[in-house]
Amino acid sequence: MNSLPIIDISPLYGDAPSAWQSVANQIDQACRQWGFFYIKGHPISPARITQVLDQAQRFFRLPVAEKLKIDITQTRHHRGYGAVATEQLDPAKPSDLKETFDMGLHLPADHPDVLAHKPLRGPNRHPDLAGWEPLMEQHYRDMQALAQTLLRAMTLALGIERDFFDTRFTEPVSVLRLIHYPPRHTASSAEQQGAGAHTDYGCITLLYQDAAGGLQVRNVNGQWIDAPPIDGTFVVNLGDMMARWSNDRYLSTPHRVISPLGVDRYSMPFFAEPHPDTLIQCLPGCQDEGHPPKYPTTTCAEFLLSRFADTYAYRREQQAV
Ligand SMILES: O=C(O)CCC(=O)C(=O)O
Ligand SMILES: [Fe+2]
Repeated sequence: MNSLPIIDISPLYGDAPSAWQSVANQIDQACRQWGFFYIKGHPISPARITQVLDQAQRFFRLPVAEKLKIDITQTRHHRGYGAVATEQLDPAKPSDLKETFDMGLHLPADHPDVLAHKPLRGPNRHPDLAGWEPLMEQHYRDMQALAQTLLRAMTLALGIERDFFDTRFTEPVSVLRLIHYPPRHTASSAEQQGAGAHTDYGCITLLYQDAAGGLQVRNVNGQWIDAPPIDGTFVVNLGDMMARWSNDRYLSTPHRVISPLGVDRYSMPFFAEPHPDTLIQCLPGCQDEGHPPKYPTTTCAEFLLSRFADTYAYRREQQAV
């Protein structure tokens, strides 16, 4: 139980059903044992990753005042720049030593959900950098498609229709996040949390991490093990909504990021979350007499908002108004 599985998902892009089944089995096994795995053989090109990473570095190097022009704390729909210490993932530790950029599905001002002031709905807020907006919007769509391919493979083992997730991921509230972790400078501050220990909130997360390292995953014995960067892969993990959907058959596993020593770290998680009104309730195949549903039914939006309120002080303040 000391290293995460690496799964080649390229057969999901061919049409041999038996190869599809074999990938689905590997994913199922990893979701039950770990809730974490690496994927290789995915269609996101190295050139794309380099372009997005270059833009991320350009953005985070801007003066703070410039970045704060798209301050996430001034929105109600979770878009834009989060300065260092805006988020506190582990309530037992200081706020996270990281800065972030978040974007979602761009909805124009005349979209019915925006007119109705639905939470998490609205336009993206991009920085004014040449080439940024079309690149990030395209990358968001491609990451969404990759997430849905993995979810489709997961339906085989979960005993649900092949299009179960596709029908629920119309106009999703998925988030593409860029993260910069500033370095710590002494080994003695080894417990400095770039991202405090947490489980992810949503369905499935696909994470690109650069070469700096620092991501750790808690195994079933409670030990923190390294999830080192591996070229050409994404780290995939399940979030709490998937644990609830599957009645904990699939694990939502705690993880954290130790701040890099002397170097900057950049990462880009894509959090795949369904349409905000989606009911998150125990799947029929994940319950029986001995295993009744453990969690009450909730909706995607309700659940996400409660988790945001746990980790963002500004969100609690907004709700108090
Ligand atoms: O940056 C990383 O490697 C992980 C970030 C993470 O776990 C998160 O943002 O939920
Ligand atoms: Fe996470």
